[in-house]
Amino acid sequence: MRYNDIVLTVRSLKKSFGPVDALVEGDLTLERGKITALVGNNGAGKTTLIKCITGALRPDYGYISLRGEATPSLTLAEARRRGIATVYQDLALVDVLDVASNIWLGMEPSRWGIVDREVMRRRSIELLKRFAIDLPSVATPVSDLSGGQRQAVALARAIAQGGDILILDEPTSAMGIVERSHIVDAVKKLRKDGQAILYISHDMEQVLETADEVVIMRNGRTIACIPVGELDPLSLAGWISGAIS
Ligand SMILES: Nc1ncnc2c1ncn2[C@@H]1O[C@H](COP(=O)(O)OP(=O)(O)OP(=O)(O)O)[C@@H](O)[C@H]1O
Repeated sequence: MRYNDIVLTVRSLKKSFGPVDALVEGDLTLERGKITALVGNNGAGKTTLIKCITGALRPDYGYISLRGEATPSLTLAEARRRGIATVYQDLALVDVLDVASNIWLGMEPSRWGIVDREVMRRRSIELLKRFAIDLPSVATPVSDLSGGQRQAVALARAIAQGGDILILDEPTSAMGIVERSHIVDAVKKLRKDGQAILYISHDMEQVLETADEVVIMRNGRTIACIPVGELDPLSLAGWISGAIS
């Protein structure tokens, strides 16, 4: 690992919700050009950890640094400004708007103060084409899309933000096999472009096929970070269940 490749360092993060210790000990390092999968049973603390990293939640304790600089009070806006793009499980799309408007939400290209819909349409088509993301038309309202297509729009929006850290909470959970393989290819392309990618997944086959390393969470703790070459389906299941520790 080269020091300059490290874009995010997280140490000893803790977060409780009243009596529930959702995150007891969160440690993580993300590097440029690397895909890190975050895995663990339901309730292991994965979403809480990424919400602390993206400024959606304020940790009770711990240290986060971005490109070597400590960031003690990260907010959503600050995280985004500093290059963290996130796709949450709820996707946060605006149903009544079309695909292009959702991709560029809050970043709409404008001319003389008016949204330039033609530029927005063209840039959307270019972006979807570059990442081989398959959608019916950028003029389709997202309310008319399938669950998997909506996930694809949310990913396109995260890419459009142009950061160098991409965080995805179960990005393909609603997708069929073909859509899923397109998204996997898009994520691999982003890795090639030098992005640091962290994604939560319950799809172990996909994790083993896509990730460079796997961070295992159990009971609110990140208990191991293992290069994918050292894992197989059985050992990965063992790490998650606690049969291996
Ligand atoms: N806002 C909240 N209020 C109270 N408890 C919460 C809250 N958010 C999460 N928790 C609890 O914290 C624990 C960790 O939840 P979290 O969503 O981080 O787990 P997860 O690993 O992402 O699970 P899943 O795979 O099911 O999405 C769970 O016990 C959950 O019920």
